[in-house]
Amino acid sequence: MPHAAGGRSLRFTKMHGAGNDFVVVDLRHGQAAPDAALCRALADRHTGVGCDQILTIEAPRSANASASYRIWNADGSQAQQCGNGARCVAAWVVRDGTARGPRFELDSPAGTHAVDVLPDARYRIAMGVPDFVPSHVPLAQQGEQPRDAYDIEIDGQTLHFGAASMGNPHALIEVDDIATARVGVQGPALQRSRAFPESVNVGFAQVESRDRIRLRVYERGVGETLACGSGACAAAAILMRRGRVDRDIVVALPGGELSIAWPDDASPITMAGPAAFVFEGEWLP
Ligand SMILES: N[C@@H](CCC[C@H](N)C(=O)O)C(=O)O
Repeated sequence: MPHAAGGRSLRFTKMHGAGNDFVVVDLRHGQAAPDAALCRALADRHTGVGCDQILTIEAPRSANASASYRIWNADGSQAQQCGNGARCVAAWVVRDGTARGPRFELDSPAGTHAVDVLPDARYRIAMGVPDFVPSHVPLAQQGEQPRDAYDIEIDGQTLHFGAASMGNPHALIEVDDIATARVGVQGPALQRSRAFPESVNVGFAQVESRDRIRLRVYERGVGETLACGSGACAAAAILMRRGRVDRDIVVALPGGELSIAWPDDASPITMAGPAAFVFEGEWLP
């Protein structure tokens, strides 16, 4: 099918994972990837389909993968990682019949992920090993030695945050009460800060117990979303390294719950959660 930006229609699947919603486009038959303007148009919640991210399904890049995918945020910027998107791509290729069995692999911009198909339309994704090296996040001017927490001055106030890369950049602020966290103020302020030269996804976490946290995420390229899978992994990893929570926890986000397990620092962290089909559509430019 020709590229929609060239004036032709584009078939898509609307999906969501714990409320983080996606327009999924199959590019395996020669179509070009959507450009930034088309991503913004598709993502618009008034004049488009409406979504947080656009996901493209593409031919596998590595020998054992069933497919690869790329990710665009609602503002048209490209992202390297999307945990909820990975589960939706997994569900999409299972339904399509291209998944190689109940355990298969997907190639993402951040690397290859092992997928396990679980009961009840749930999927477990091996999300890679969290990386705390400041220059890898990237987090500017902090040396090469990872720390549990960093300080930053924002509007005369000192904020304490943790930082990790899940292939994409994450910061985490611990709060006493998630309901009153200043997500819409401190999120964009950290994103604008020179400390994060590639901007950042900003998580706000309330530790409820050793095996459960509440999390809200102000995402790069979108704003606050109902769930962020890579953000859930980053938050869990930062809190696990601080010894604040156990190595297997539930992350409760506004749109649903994800199970995050990280057996030890050298292993990949895994994320399990739902993936749902909403409708099939055709974009008419
Ligand atoms: N919602 C996603 C993350 C999407 C990309 C992110 N906004 C970025 O720019 O890095 C998830 O579930 O991980």
